[in-house]
Amino acid sequence: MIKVGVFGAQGRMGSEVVKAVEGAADTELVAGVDTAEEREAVRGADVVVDFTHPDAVMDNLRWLIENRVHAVVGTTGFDDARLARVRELLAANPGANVLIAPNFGIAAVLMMSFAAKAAPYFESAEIIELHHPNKADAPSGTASRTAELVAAARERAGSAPMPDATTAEVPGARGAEVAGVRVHALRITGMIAHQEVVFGTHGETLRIRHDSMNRESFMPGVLLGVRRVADLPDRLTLGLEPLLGLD
Ligand SMILES: NC(=O)C1=CN([C@@H]2O[C@H](COP(=O)(O)OP(=O)(O)OC[C@H]3O[C@@H](n4cnc5c(N)ncnc54)[C@H](O)[C@@H]3O)[C@@H](O)[C@H]2O)C=CC1
Ligand SMILES: O=C(O)C1=N[C@H](C(=O)O)C[C@H](O)C1
Repeated sequence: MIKVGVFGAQGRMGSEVVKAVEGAADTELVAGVDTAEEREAVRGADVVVDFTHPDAVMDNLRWLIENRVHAVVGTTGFDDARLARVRELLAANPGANVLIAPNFGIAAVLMMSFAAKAAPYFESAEIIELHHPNKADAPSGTASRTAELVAAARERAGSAPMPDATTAEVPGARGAEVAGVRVHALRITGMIAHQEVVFGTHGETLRIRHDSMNRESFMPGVLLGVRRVADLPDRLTLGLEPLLGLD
């Protein structure tokens, strides 16, 4: 049995993780912790899953690493500076591995992988992400990661800069730029998590779209992370790709 704790247990994702952990044959819930509850409640857990808030996750991670508890992190908001800090904490404290994935949906991971594969073949690439209006961060972690993957694939291929004649712009009309790729964030009641990567070249376009229809859709990926995190070859693993044989 893998003993699992959940940070953010009352939230949209955390409550789903609690159900998934309780429902799986090889995992056992030690405790679910939300704000104002003591992290100590998860002591004894082999792995803690964190779906909290970008403002809370770094402190949670520090606690987990210092207490040698493996961490599976879905919370977004990781930039280079935060990742460097996680590496520093890992170097100073033996014992725990960390898996951080901006998206635990298997189809979402495939969508990012297909987008990276397509990127060198098109002049233009932009990303539209659509989420529920309660989301705290924009653009989404998934969109940022997709932009980075697309940019890296274009750079490896020696792609020319994307054509764009815009000289007059209402601020924001062309979206945000992440690693040189335009990202447009929509917040729409009734939606969960969706993304379209739009590619174009002369006379042809390609749109790669992913839709999460509910939060249960993330659970196979989360459980895969819970089962594998202790044995991953690197102390810090970014994205679910290596666990799916995709990198
Ligand atoms: N990687 C992935 O596949 C996915 C990632 N996410 C990300 O997960 C995060 C949470 O999303 P939701 O569940 O929709 O948010 P939510 O707001 O529904 O849930 C967050 C929960 O964390 C709690 N919380 C905040 N600080 C805490 C702390 N220090 N300790 C314990 N609990 C704390 C809140 O009270 C709340 O109950 C966001 O960053 C979101 O982008 C969401 C869906 C999928
Ligand atoms: O907040 C959400 O809901 C989601 N967050 C993650 C992100 O920012 O990419 C994953 C998914 O898009 C749902």
